Amino acid sequence: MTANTQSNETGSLVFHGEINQEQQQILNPAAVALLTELVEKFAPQVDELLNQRVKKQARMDAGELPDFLPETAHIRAGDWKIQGIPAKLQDRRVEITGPVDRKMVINALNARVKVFMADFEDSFSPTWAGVLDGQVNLRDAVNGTIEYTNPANGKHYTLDEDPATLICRVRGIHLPEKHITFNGKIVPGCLVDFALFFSNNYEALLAKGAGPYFYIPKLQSHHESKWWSEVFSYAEDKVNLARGTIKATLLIETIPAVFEMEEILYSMKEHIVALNCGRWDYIFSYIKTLRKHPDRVLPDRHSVTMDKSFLSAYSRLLIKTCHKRGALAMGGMAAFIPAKTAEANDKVLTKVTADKTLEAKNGHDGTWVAHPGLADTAMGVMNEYIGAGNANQINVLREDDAPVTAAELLEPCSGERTETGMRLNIRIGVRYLEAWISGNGCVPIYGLMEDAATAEISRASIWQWIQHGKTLSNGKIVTKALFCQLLQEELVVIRDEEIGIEAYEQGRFAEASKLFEELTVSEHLAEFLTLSGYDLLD
Ligand SMILES: CC(=O)SCCNC(=O)CCNC(=O)[C@H](O)C(C)(C)COP(=O)(O)OP(=O)(O)OC[C@H]1O[C@@H](n2cnc3c(N)ncnc32)[C@H](O)[C@@H]1OP(=O)(O)O
Ligand SMILES: O=CC(=O)O
Ligand SMILES: [Mg+2]
Repeated sequence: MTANTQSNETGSLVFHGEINQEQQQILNPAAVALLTELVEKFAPQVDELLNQRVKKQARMDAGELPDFLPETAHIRAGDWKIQGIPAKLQDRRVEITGPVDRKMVINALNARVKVFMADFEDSFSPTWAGVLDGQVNLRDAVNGTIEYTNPANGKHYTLDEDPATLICRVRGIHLPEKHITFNGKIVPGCLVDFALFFSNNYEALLAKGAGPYFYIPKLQSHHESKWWSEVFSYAEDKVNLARGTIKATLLIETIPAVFEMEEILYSMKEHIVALNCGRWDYIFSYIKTLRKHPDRVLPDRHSVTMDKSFLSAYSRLLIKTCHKRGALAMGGMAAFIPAKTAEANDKVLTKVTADKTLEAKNGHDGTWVAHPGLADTAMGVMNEYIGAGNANQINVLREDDAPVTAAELLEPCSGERTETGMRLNIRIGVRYLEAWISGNGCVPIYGLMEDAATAEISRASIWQWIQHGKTLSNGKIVTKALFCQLLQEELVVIRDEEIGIEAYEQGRFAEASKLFEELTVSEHLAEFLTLSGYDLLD
């Protein structure tokens, strides 16, 4: 089938991509009706919310620094709590994340973790087929019928007893879904992911004692969280569910949002259960928000670690804010993945242990792993700090901490800017973009998982170094010309030393490197590489 139209009284959704029979089941009348209504009622406000982001950024570009909002001081001073946390979400000490491929979904639900965050955002390349197949996979997982046989080796996959609790991460509000239009206008991808997952799964999830649970990424203000809460309420009302049946965890992964955590919790009191430190997008947002501030240019990516002052302040403030309001405070992702040799893997596990220990000591209630091979290590650390008989660390109130100030949250980060680091950023950026435009949103590169958030840091760093004419540790000044020279040299390294000529020529490296160059030498910092790359998908 190539097109399918669903009408409601004032307008209609038009589907522009191929839809096979199985995908059509996901686009059943109830799901499409909900999506149509959500788009009609809520999509126009997305433009306004995105516009507010642009206006705020213009103020930062003119020299202002982000700060707590004076007009919402009464919310921060008030005595209130979120509605509550259902039993299934009380203990989230280790969560695995991953894209919604069929094999990954089964492996993640079977991993020795509490929660699987099924991802339509950072680790996902939103091809039309991928968006719909991801929903098919999640529906089959929720129904317990999901199976997969690997055509390469015949290995068969089914769900184990007692799989992890499922949380669906939808796309951010900035990402469109170009294969669906409403009255001729492309619809927000986040509403597609939300409506399809909710409509197809809420009954089966509730029947199992779980519920429709969501992760919401890349928010920048409490106006955006309020919008989401209204979307949730609308969906609940539509199918006669009690207010607060939908539960959400919001990623605090932008600099603007860290100054509005209390307001975000308040605006979503009935639906929210937790905030999460999405550290990689947060670092990207530090670069993006403070792009014009020459005193806040970040050093090499690998030296921006969670023990740096601005990141430590972010983690501690998130924990304090959440626990005071009765919400969980989730930690984030150490990007390491298991190594192939025992000796190298020991080093990986040592680094993961150190990272998770810092989070657990701070008072986080849970943490993320990118790979099942890290689950036991993370679990060991979290068990030690959460303690026997406790589900979480919500009792850690950090009441004796000195208040975390705006200055601490924005503190410049010292460290070297090296040519090696710049070359590494180039190779990571190009290789990631090539994978993403080829339909793969998460790839292992140099022992780390690279996804849209980590790759954003790589490309935005070089952009910022060029803009501010930074000097590398070897004395070279970072210019567009230097970048273009290094890009050509690193393409040869990728081709001859890393990928091999055949794979390089079969891949889409020419398009990826062109896009990477455009993004990096542009006078304006592109909002998201996934937006810039979307034209190259499908
Ligand atoms: C900044 C952020 O937003 S972080 C959150 C978003 N990022 C992520 O979710 C990262 C998810 N991780 C991944 O996608 C993968 O781990 C990768 C791409 C980094 C590496 O994957 P692979 O190259 O397949 O790793 P590897 O070969 O070691 O995998 C071994 C097995 O573990 C499975 N596996 C690896 N990662 C995961 C995962 N996250 N979830 C479930 N299963 C996984 C593989 O499917 C494979 O299964 P098999 O033995 O049955 O074939
Ligand atoms: O989404 C998580 C992040 O670190 O970014
Ligand atoms: Mg993120």
